[in-house]
Amino acid sequence: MKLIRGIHNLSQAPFGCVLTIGNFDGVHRGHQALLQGLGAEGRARSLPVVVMIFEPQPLELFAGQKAPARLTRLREKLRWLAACGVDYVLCVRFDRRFAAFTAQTFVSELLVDRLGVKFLAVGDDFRFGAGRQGDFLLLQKAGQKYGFDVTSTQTFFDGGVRVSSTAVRQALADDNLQLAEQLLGHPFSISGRVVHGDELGRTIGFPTANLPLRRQVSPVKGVYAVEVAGLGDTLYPGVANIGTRPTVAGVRQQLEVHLLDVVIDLYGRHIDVVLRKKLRDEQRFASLDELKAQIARDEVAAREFFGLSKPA
Ligand SMILES: Cc1cc2nc3c(=O)[nH]c(=O)nc-3n(C[C@H](O)[C@H](O)[C@H](O)COP(=O)(O)O)c2cc1C
Ligand SMILES: Nc1ncnc2c1ncn2[C@@H]1O[C@H](COP(=O)(O)OP(=O)(O)OP(=O)(O)O)[C@@H](O)[C@H]1O
Repeated sequence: MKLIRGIHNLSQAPFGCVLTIGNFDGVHRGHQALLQGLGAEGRARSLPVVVMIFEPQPLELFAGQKAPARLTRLREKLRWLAACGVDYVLCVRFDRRFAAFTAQTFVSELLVDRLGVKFLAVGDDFRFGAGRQGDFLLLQKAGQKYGFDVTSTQTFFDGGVRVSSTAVRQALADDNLQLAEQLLGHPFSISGRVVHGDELGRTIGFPTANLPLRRQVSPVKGVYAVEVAGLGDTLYPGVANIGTRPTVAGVRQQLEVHLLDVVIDLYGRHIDVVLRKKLRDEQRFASLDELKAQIARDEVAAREFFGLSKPA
């Protein structure tokens, strides 16, 4: 899969494609079903499959801090899109200038003149262009005018509910990891590069690897039994806290993971922390000793969950 960053790099894109457009946050089963159909269409037409995504996601520009929490960062989104057989991702920088494109300009200049779109699949609720003026009907009319086909994707349901990024966020907010995984079609994980922490963890006997969540608002909070992937073929069980660490007067949200039984220097490594079970909410403890005692109990709970006994 090839990534094209920004419309100024569109000369690297193929001319003539089957296309879809959206946020694809989480790359859930609805997205996967849509991409499967698009892949079949691409093969039938001998055309590459192109997905147009936006960075930041439009609501992150318009709503700022109030935007919904991200399920996947760009890096993970790209990994899942590649796994769905996408040939090219066009990642458009979503700024005020781009947002001001009228629906007509978006279609004629970008989709037709630059991408040579032959087939476009979008949901029937898809809106685009300045003031969200563009809709499915406008696309159909443009298709007739410029000679491309437009199709409304069949909605993918799970248990009578439309699978959506919003539904996954809700499942996570309800601590229903099982439902989130079912909607996503893969377990929910948080990824990032391990940075240096305050190194207080070692002094309390639980060394932790820290993943800053930066501007990202996490869709989950609390203490979890986790598995760490991205370190070769092995999954390492651990216990993690996602929060602000009120006991040590932390401010910024971060993920901290303590691996069970192994000591590996993770600084600088890119890891995926797969959330397996919520153990409790984050708390403010009166002392570090109390925090330490609680983390020891969290470790016991995680061991029980993974069926691991404490090594001698
Ligand atoms: C399993 C686990 C649970 C934790 N729970 C809490 C908590 O409930 N409240 C809190 O303030 N900090 C919690 N922490 C964070 C600790 O405060 C943190 O690990 C410690 O301050 C070390 O930070 P450092 O790695 O930046 O040095 C938890 C950490 C782990 C690994
Ligand atoms: N369950 C689904 N079935 C079929 N197509 C879907 C489904 N969910 C999303 N799509 C389509 O995938 C494309 C990208 O969707 P997008 O990520 O923007 O929205 P979403 O998953 O519905 O998220 P949100 O909850 O934020 O609305 C759109 O064309 C959308 O219509």
